[in-house]
Amino acid sequence: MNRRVAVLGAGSWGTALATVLAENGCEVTLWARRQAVADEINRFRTNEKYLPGVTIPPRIAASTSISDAVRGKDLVLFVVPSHAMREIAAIASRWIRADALIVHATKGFEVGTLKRMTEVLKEELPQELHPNIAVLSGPSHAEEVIKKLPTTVVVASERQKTAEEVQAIFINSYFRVYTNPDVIGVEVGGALKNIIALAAGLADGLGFGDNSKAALITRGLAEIARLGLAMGAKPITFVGLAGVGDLVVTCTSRHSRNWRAGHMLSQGKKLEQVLEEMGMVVEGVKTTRVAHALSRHYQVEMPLTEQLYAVLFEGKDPEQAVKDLMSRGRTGELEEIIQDW
Ligand SMILES: NC(=O)C1=CN([C@@H]2O[C@H](COP(=O)(O)OP(=O)(O)OC[C@H]3O[C@@H](n4cnc5c(N)ncnc54)[C@H](OP(=O)(O)O)[C@@H]3O)[C@@H](O)[C@H]2O)C=CC1
Ligand SMILES: O=C(CO)COP(=O)(O)O
Repeated sequence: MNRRVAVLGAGSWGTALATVLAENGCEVTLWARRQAVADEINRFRTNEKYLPGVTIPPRIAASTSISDAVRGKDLVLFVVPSHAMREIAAIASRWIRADALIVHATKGFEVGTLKRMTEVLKEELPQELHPNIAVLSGPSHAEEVIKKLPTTVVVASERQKTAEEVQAIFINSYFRVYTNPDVIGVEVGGALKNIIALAAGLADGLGFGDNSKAALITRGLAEIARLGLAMGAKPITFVGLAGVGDLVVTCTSRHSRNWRAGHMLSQGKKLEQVLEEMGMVVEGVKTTRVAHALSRHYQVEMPLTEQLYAVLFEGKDPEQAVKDLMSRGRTGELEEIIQDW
């Protein structure tokens, strides 16, 4: 399949997805913000900061020019951090072909507006491109995809044809892509699991056990679904790849930057120091702020998010946060669904 593709964002996920596309026969232009990263990819076929030890295929050419990257391409994939999405989409929008497929693989919301990434894309891209917009999400650490370890992801779009075209371009023997019509659910699941992964890293670092981890994952899913439903998601999406799938992998994998950041916090490090030492995107920090605001906006209870917010931004002791969670008023497990017995 000789498609021409632009990948905007040469971090770990952008580089891994560019590699999947190149191996599927696409000609890929990978946009990097810094010249040094583009030069390293073009000259040495490596991206040591973000994917150490990996050889980047020859079908990928790196560029620092967004216009060169996107002009005339069949598909434009946005893999920049959530805080950069609006700016990069606004620039790219001037050169994107009117019939191009638009995909994003970013897991976060916009701070301030509280918008999902497809909402941001719709605001920055011309109307005729809106039916072509899709989101790719699911349990998929770049470090494993690049090793061709079997991975499953989901593509959601408001238009079935868009989701199926994107599926056909990305799918291969180790990267299995499912489609889903629920854009809101897929974006909410992908973004909010990072909050729970941060909490899981903290809990593991503080020596809480496997029961606690299971509690975090399960009750985390309950509050993700609760907010998702209030925002218009379909409940079934949260038992899928972008819901429980991504939640499990991010809360249990040492590859997760969100889990690692939580673990570093448990060792007494300050948030600023943790983010500096990570040197990579930790979306869960900003997402905790956004989810905290969304829970108030939609009047949805999110106890784990509430406690993590207090730990991250108000200096609350994590041990006290756990005590407060465990001594909350009694409630039913499925309180929104089962009202009368
Ligand atoms: N890594 C993974 O396994 C997965 C990541 N994701 C999601 O993909 C998105 C990107 O993450 P990932 O690739 O992992 O991040 P990394 O930390 O690996 O890389 C970040 C990339 O974003 C660039 N960047 C940082 N700030 C800006 C900015 N203001 N404008 C433009 N570019 C910027 C960095 O450029 P520079 O080097 O110049 O700083 C770098 O290329 C996130 O939303 C993440 O949640 C989703 C699934 C899997
Ligand atoms: O989303 C991911 C895996 O599906 C990556 O998670 P981290 O950003 O925590 O590394």
